[in-house]
Amino acid sequence: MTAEPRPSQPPSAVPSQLPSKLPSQPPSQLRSPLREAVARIARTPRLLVVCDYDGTLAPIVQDPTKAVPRPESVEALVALAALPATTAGVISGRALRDLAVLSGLPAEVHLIGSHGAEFDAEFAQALGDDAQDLHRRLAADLEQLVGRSPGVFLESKPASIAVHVRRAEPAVGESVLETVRSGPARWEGVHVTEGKAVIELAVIETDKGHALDVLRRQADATAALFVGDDVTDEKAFARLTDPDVGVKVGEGPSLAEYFVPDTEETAVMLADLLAQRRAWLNTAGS
Ligand SMILES: O=P(O)(O)OC[C@H]1O[C@H](O[C@H]2O[C@H](CO)[C@@H](O)[C@H](O)[C@H]2O)[C@H](O)[C@@H](O)[C@@H]1O
Repeated sequence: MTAEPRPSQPPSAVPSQLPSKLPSQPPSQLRSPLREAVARIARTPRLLVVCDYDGTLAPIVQDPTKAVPRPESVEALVALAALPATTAGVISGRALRDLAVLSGLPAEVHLIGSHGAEFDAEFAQALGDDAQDLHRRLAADLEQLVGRSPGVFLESKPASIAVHVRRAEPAVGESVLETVRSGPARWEGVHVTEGKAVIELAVIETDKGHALDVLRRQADATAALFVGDDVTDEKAFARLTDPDVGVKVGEGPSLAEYFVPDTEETAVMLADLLAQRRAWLNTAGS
């Protein structure tokens, strides 16, 4: 189901003279050992940097349509994408169009929506009749089931429908989640993802790890840094191997080796990576 897009900006060749040491840097605000991991990956010949959106670039908020990214993170990602031998991307659970509008990120940063399945605008049409029919039935059933529960709302995406309960009373939210789990979540062909105050029913299987691998191949990356906060990000963390770096935002069990507490610290880490990468490339080119 996943299309393999053409890279909008193939990484340039890395300078042949690689410096063995970084030039002097402004003191990093990051804590060790993440600081060392960032310093190490900044010196990989062809770097891939990929972030999740909600909870990673944008703080979690009550209204999904108001989730805007931290400007410092946007600035760092855009600047990283402009460096030679460096590719940047965002892999999100959101519909690709929403991700593009909300993030405001330029085309130099690769955007992939629908939990790693949606690479381009043709995605919805390519789903096939059965999947589109299932999507319509899910939409109708979920509207009936939860449409009138106070504080509960649906978010329709090309291949799925998310049932949000963040704005509902806890008892109402839990009852709605249970109704969905024991109802349409069990239909044949339906793939279920539970996230932060949300349950999502999809008509295809999605995998952020697959999307990460596509980007990795396109960039011919020698190392990837992936940052994410939620359960679907674990599929991307699962694909990382040495010398990659996985960073989980927030607490909770994770396959990621490193942790940052929140989106603020994510921005600090991206800025740090940018500074180190820039300095290393400058030295390598001089
Ligand atoms: O993969 P992500 O980029 O992290 O997207 C995951 C889901 O994020 C959004 O929902 C979550 O964030 C909302 C805004 O902060 C919050 O109100 C909601 O409770 C969270 O579940 C988005 O609406 C979903 O479509 C994404 O799948």
